[in-house]
Amino acid sequence: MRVQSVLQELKDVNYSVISEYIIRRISEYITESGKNGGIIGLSGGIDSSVTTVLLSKATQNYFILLMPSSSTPQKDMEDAKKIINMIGANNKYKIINIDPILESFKNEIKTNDKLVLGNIKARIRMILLYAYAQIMNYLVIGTGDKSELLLGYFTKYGDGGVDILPIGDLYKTQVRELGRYLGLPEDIVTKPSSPALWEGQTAEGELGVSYDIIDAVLYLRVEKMMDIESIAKELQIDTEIVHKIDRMIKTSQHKRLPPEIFRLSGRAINSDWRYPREWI
Ligand SMILES: Nc1ncnc2c1ncn2[C@@H]1O[C@H](COP(=O)(O)OP(=O)(O)OC[C@H]2O[C@@H]([n+]3cccc(C(=O)O)c3)[C@H](O)[C@@H]2O)[C@@H](O)[C@H]1O
Ligand SMILES: Nc1ncnc2c1ncn2[C@@H]1O[C@H](COP(=O)(O)OP(=O)(O)OP(=O)(O)O)[C@@H](O)[C@H]1O
Ligand SMILES: [Mg+2]
Repeated sequence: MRVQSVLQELKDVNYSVISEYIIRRISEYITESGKNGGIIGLSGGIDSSVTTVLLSKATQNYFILLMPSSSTPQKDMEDAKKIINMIGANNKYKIINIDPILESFKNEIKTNDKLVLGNIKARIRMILLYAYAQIMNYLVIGTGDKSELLLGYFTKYGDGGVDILPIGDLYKTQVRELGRYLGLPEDIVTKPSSPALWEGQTAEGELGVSYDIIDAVLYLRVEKMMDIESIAKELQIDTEIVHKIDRMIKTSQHKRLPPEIFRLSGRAINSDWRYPREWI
């Protein structure tokens, strides 16, 4: 059970310190940005449930959007409501069914490709969050975790289009533990991760690897900087699985960076450029 012992190492962090830190940083970031609070999309999955609870502890000024579509399981809506009850947010949320919006896109984009339509759903949610953020003078609080960010397992400018990523440095395994620490219902903590972009979609089904293996591989590759062969040996898994995960990290780099600017001058405004200190 090498995978389990690596995961144990990964889980073994101080969730009290981590949650206090994230709560403080959300609060500071909102203040420093000159905004009044944060808006978040709550699906009833572990990532948005944990982030919503942390947001509610960081500020009184938050608002939650539930944006179901025909592929949203009823259980997810019920779980989202459980979180809303748990944090006492009964007057701080709104339900928007995104199916009619999707239909209007379908009139223009004639396809039945579930990935294309699923990514449109994620981008519709992003547009709604930004509209409400601007109306309320709030920031859009992202829910991506480190596993998804490394794999590129998110829609570019969809659920990836956010202002801050409070749990972005925690692996999915750690987010579940943090959820447990925060007192989330156990069925939300252990629920299989799913984008629910189409009926029956699960993250593990689409990725073809379990999150236990994904997190163990990511941890050894990214934190421990181990080579592919050694990881396969250490975890007693097929080398091809490690290669696959490694390829996902590599090919999704573009999703984690601002768009490349082709450099024509010494001062291209790329990701290294900063507002000059001498101007401050
Ligand atoms: N090298 C490169 N440099 C710059 N841009 C590049 C590029 N390669 C592709 N691109 C662009 O990126 C696009 C592909 O990216 P994207 O549109 O995101 O699409 P894609 O990565 O194909 O799909 C999104 C994936 O994330 C999953 N997802 C989505 C939403 C939520 C969750 C979740 O966990 O909740 C998961 C979803 O199930 C699917 O597997 C291409 O169409 C192209 O425009
Ligand atoms: N039905 C929905 N209503 C509101 N927001 C949604 C909905 N579906 C997805 N989102 C937003 O998109 C994000 C990405 O979805 P994702 O499935 O990765 O997260 P999750 O459901 O919170 O956790 P998990 O990855 O374990 O399923 C969500 O965290 C949430 O912010
Ligand atoms: Mg989900």
